[in-house]
Amino acid sequence: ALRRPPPRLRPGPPLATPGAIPPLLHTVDRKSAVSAGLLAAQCERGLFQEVFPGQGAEEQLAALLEPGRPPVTAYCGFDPTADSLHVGHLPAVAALLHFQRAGHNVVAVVGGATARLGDPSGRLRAREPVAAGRVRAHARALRLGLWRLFENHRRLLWAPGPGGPGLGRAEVLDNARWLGRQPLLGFLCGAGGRLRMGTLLSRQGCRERLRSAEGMSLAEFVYPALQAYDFLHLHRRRGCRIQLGGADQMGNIMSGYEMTGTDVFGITVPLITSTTGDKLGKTAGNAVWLNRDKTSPFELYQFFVRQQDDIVEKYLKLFTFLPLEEIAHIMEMHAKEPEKWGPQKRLAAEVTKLVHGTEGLESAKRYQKITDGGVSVNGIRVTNPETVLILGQHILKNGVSLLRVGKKNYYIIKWLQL
Ligand SMILES: Nc1ncnc2c1ncn2[C@@H]1O[C@H](COP(=O)(O)OP(=O)(O)OP(=O)(O)O)[C@@H](O)[C@H]1O
Ligand SMILES: N[C@@H](Cc1ccc(O)cc1)C(=O)O
Repeated sequence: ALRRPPPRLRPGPPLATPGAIPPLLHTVDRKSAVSAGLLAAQCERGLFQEVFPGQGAEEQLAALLEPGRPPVTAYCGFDPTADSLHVGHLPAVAALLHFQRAGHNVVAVVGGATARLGDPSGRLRAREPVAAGRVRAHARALRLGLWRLFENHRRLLWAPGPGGPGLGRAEVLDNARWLGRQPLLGFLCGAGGRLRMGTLLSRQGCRERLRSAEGMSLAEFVYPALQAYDFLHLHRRRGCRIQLGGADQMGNIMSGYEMTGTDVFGITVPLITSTTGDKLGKTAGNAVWLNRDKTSPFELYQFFVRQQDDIVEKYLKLFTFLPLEEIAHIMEMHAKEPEKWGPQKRLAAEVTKLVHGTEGLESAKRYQKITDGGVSVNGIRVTNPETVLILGQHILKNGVSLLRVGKKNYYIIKWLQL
């Protein structure tokens, strides 16, 4: 039978405007996106920016990911340089989840070993060294955070389509498990020998850092070699053939290709930037965290509800799993009723559900209701969620309050201790 030719992917142009996501790499009509598989479908969502290696590999990769082919394994790494994931990590996580939804297996690697060195990619200065114990604690928090995302997605956002693939397997691993046990000499004489100095030195990030007054430590210089080793390890142990990462990770992914061999691929996702054009994350100090102790579900919901009209459609495609037809419909409704903020509310609800589950979404919406003035206690309207309830005003002397939420919901609260 004749096969439709796989789509050609082109590297996306650099971000032109602050807060923008690059346009689609490859515009395909919806029907061909379905038949051409995961790669084209995710390009249409604006989720995949570049593939590596270039020429020819695009076709191989598209063929590998065609519906009906055996599952492949894809991985992405996250360094525990803080005790929480942040919104900037979501495109990479969403990319993993789309692989899983297409029936492929995915591995999220927490860089318990690599975080000790610090990735120099895209950085003008070295990271502050972090003590081993702290990195371990951060790694634990990141593993939990990643699990929560996989679980919320599986429980709340996934439904198998008729005749479609089942959800692929998801694993969260810490690279301290294998890099921590790797003897130095063994590494240098073995996998390390597969990387060429010229290639490592020619990478833009490396050249910039070597020219800077501060220079670059050996630890930072060998960072790409350790990340490359992760790819090799997962290739050998899990048959992993694809590494995903933000656009700033392409250099490290190329080193992984060099170390691992020719039948592996890299795919990058676009970088999310703030309105001032900085990469959203720890380095720029503008992270919106996914751990509720650092950014509450309400604040996360508000971050997405505040997004401007020119960004919201791109974010719906990047951060949610809504079908593209549904997103188009939401945007059409928005053009008719912009005062309802429909796309913004839907985006905020979908992301809050993925990150904090149904309970987190409900708490974010309740809190909101309060700031809207939709709540009163003993007839006193409460608009500040931090309001302290005062005996004699909000609480009657007999220890009872009458709570009204919205127009019709009344509750009698009996306080057990006053
Ligand atoms: N703002 C962002 N947009 C898209 N991808 C991102 C963003 N921030 C991080 N990533 C990606 O998430 C993965 C893990 O990143 P990591 O936790 O190591 O943060 P990072 O890249 O060191 O950034 P920072 O320390 O500045 O927050 C990488 O693939 C990285 O490219
Ligand atoms: N270097 C990546 C994190 C990472 C760590 C280990 C890996 O195998 C892959 C990716 C970053 O800093 O964003």
